[in-house]
Amino acid sequence: MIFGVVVFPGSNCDRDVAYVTRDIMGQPTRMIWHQETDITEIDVIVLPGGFSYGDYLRCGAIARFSPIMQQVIEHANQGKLVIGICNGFQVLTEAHLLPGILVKNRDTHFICDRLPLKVERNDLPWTQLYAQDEIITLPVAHGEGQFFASEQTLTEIEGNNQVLFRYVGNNPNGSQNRIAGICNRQGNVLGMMPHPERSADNLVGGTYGLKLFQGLLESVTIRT
Ligand SMILES: NC(=O)CC[C@H](N)C(=O)O
Repeated sequence: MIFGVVVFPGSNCDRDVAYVTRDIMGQPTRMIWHQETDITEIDVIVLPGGFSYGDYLRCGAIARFSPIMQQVIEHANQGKLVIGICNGFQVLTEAHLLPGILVKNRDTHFICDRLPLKVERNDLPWTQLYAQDEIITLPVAHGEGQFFASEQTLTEIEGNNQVLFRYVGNNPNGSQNRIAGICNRQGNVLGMMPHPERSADNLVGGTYGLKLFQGLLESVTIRT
């Protein structure tokens, strides 16, 4: 399985992802500069965390116009796998590959923590190695991670079971319905604020996140 990690100016979790997919899992991994336009060999596209374009305007709002995003949209429309982590999630909502938006945290300050999450469904490649309703702990680090959607969109998201991860206990950023990660209707595009790539090595505090990447090895594409 070939992973492609998109690098925008200001990305800072790109090498963390490659450490997991290439060094820990032994899978071919290509770093993709955001101006590239040929990514046909890639199976899983990862939009990593960070501060693309310095978070100017809104997080992810400028990265959304990078040349690579046209390929990311085509890849997603073909039913292939795309994951956006933290800033990557913000880019995916700005690109309208996922519904809703991420706005400033309820308490306005940057949050850096390890938080419990509930796995809401495990019938997708992303979560198939977790148990249904499993409580896992992942690192979070963001300033604009409050998920917001219109009432109608929120009803659709919940009705289609698009929530994959929900904060349990304390709601760290004020996200509606405690949403921490959602997928598109087809399930092939995932966006999440917590960082699974920072939870893949016991040396840095746990391996809950590794299971998400390992689950992908068992299914390259899902049908739409
Ligand atoms: N870790 C990240 O990807 C941070 C995302 C974004 N820059 C924010 O602060 O919300």
